[in-house]
Amino acid sequence: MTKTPRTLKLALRGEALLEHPQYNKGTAFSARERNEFGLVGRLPVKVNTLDHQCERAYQQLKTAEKPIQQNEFLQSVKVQNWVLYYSLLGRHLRELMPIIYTPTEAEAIANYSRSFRRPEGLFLTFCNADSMEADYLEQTRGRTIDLIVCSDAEAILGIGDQGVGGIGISTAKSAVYTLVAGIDPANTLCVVLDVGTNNKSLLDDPLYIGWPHARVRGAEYDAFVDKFVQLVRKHHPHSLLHFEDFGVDNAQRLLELYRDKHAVFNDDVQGTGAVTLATLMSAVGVTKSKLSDQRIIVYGAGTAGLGIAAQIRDAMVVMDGVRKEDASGKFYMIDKFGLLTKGLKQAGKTRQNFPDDFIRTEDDWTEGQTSLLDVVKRVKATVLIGTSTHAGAFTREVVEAMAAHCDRPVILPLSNPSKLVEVHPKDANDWTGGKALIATGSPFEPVKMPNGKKDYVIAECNNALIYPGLGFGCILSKSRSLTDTMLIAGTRALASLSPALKDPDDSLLPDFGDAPDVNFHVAVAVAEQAIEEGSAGVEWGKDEVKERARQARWEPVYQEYVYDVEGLRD
Ligand SMILES: NC(=O)c1ccc[n+]([C@@H]2O[C@H](COP(=O)([O-])OP(=O)(O)OC[C@H]3O[C@@H](n4cnc5c(N)ncnc54)[C@H](O)[C@@H]3O)[C@@H](O)[C@H]2O)c1
Ligand SMILES: O=C(O)C[C@H](O)C(=O)O
Ligand SMILES: [Mn+2]
Repeated sequence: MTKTPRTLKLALRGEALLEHPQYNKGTAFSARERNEFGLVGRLPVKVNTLDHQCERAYQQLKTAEKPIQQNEFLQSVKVQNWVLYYSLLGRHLRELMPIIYTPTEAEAIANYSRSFRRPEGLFLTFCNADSMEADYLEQTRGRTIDLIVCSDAEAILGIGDQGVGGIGISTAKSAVYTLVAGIDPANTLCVVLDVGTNNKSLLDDPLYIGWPHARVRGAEYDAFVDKFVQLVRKHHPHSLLHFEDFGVDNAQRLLELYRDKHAVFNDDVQGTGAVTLATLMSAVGVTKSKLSDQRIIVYGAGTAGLGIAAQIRDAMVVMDGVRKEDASGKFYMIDKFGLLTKGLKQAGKTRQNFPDDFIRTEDDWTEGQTSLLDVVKRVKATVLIGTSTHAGAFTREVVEAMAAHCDRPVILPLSNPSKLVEVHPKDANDWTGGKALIATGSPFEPVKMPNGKKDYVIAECNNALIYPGLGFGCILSKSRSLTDTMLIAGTRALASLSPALKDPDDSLLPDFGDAPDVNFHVAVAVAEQAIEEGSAGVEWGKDEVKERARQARWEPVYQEYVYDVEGLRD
């Protein structure tokens, strides 16, 4: 898939060129380029290849012991030289994804104000709302923008409100788009909407660099978000707008508000729903059952939990032909006060906007008997999904109860980062004698199986295995919206690549090391569906999708530069 490097006309010279991560090549500038761009005396004499540069950077990386130190090192490479950064990561994808993304990025975000060195991305702050358009244009003028990743940082992974540090989730998600789907980093914009924070330790920290103010809520918040979305629509009407880690009261609401007006994607709702559906499709392939045969407990009925339930429910309707009400009846949603029942709702202990579809209506759920263990035992659940941030919630008793009535219980502790996992996969495996089909949200090592069977590879059911492909498919086909049918097409493509389809003892999902190939398939499926259903905004047909996708992928290779005063300037 490698493309021939192009020659680029550049007007940047000397220091400005070395300081520009998009164009900087460091020691890889050729002798001719050094002459032409005023770099001869600015660099040591030896010209390196990208291979040599990657080798040097990898060795430097390995001198850092802790993942967070490696994360900081890689961030410094990123702000110096994009080609080196993405090339290095691509060569060690499996090893380095957990360093630049979940779980290590959570630590980097929590420490953002203390470890701050150099800004990356667009900071739109409530107190500067008046200059929002000017600030937006300052960073985007003259650029092609295909993708905008934005967070208001209220619910960063499972670690809650992180204020301005939330820029780190936008930049990490966008780096994964580039690494895995080949979205050109020059065509992406990473945004944090800094509307204050309710995180007391940040507010109390004199080194906190975000807006030191309580979170803005209500009409003022809505107006601020709307101002931003309208800017996106006005200046980049064909971009994909990716929402990440918004709070539970806003995530679904904003998605519904804007999805008919622009290509909007909420990763925690839709990306998580899609990857979890693919995992479950793979699991029911192993157990030779149907989605609609399952009785599913979702523990943690927030943004992700509800997104997952809705996605799987809709798939039951489409794939198994069951009625929507019957499919909804397969779910048991549990939150802090226990199972979500009519009684709980009447007592005002469910979220106000929680949909009735997933509230149990049976009369005989008595208070005090709706804990996770009670529900597992009573309904004989076959699938247990964790999106609660409640570490260790799937106790031995719960896991054993799952295995007591079910030959191959599906256990998906999806909370991130690793320390918040509802059950360690090794325990889930041991406590069920190797019967459980397991996937987690963060990466874990394979687990030992009884009777000398080969180790069981724990699938990483993280939305990063699918969102880059969903987004790329949408961008490639210039779709005006990312429709449910496009999401389903991408999900089917992922599910079809499950290793467990060929070998039931293998992992439920492809390995993250294969994420680029996997996401290519996902993107192609999404774009084909967009064209077929008329959502696409391109002139070409389905038969061209694969080749167009290949051509559109950005790859980390150096281009040759020639100096031209009329050429690209910063
Ligand atoms: N694997 C993935 O791809 C993926 C994707 C999105 C979110 N997540 C993870 O899922 C978790 C939740 O994320 P979210 O965005 O849905 O957050 P959220 O705040 O919207 O939802 C969490 C829900 O869990 C409930 N909860 C908290 N403590 C509980 C307890 N002790 N018992 C029962 N319920 C409890 C909360 O009341 C809330 O409704 C996070 O850890 C996040 O990292 C994983
Ligand atoms: O960021 C991740 O690793 C997945 C997900 O979007 C989350 O919020 O946990
Ligand atoms: Mn998220």
